[in-house]
Amino acid sequence: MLELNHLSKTYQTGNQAYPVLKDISLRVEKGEFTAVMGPSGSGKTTLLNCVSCFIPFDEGEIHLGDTVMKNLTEKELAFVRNNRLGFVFQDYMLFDGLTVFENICVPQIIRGGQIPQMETRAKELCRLFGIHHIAEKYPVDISGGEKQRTAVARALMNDPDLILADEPTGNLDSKSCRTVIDSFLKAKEELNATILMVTHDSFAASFCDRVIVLKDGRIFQEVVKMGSRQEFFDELLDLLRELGGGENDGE
Ligand SMILES: Nc1ncnc2c1ncn2[C@@H]1O[C@H](COP(=O)(O)OP(=O)(O)OP(=O)(O)O)[C@@H](O)[C@H]1O
Repeated sequence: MLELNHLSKTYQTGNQAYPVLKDISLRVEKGEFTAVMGPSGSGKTTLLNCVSCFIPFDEGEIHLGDTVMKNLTEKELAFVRNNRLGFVFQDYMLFDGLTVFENICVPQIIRGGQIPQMETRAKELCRLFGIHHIAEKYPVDISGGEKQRTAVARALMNDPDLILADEPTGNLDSKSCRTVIDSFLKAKEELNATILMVTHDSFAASFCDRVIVLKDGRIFQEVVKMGSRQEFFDELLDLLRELGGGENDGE
């Protein structure tokens, strides 16, 4: 589904070069829920931004299915971003002037979808994520967890190949965090969604199938969930303490 081969990225500030991603190779399979963790500044967001082509990378290759994510025209890139990728951000990025239902429809409106099919899909997603009762509300009138579940529904509207989530639980309390993680799990289980999530939150990451830990721009370790969620959580906490990144170790 997603394959990165020897990806490198260096930021240039004046005469200074800051290598941020160094020879990153990884695969994410269809239907996998994968987290990227690591200390602040280890390159997590840069990695996500390279995958979505929000920023250029210097060396290596990114494949999304059979599409090589380099040298795409603006039109091709816009198509990939709206139809083959779904985005979930820490600060939701909902349109304040649109209702929950209308926000969810936006990707299909951009795509030029048929209204009846659009409404059917949006209603299904509202039901799946338990937000049907707030469908006519505006973002200002709903909670953070509800906003983020709306964002997850919107990200799935065009049935993308991959969802990229950057700190999706970063602004949420533990109860709302759990409802958002449950939404990702439902997306995976019921829609076979593939999710790549950057997070500082070991609790959120412990629901994933696999965690890729970055350190100083390199893959430090990949941890696959083998036992229970609690065991995986403990394993992640130990690993992140060893790394020393001030990670969230509260449940
Ligand atoms: N546009 C930029 N120009 C120069 N340096 C940058 C730029 N964007 C990020 N950096 C630097 O690159 C490094 C990696 O940043 P990035 O945001 O990818 O890390 P991160 O692991 O997501 O961090 P955090 O957990 O704090 O969000 C940091 O040292 C950051 O200061």
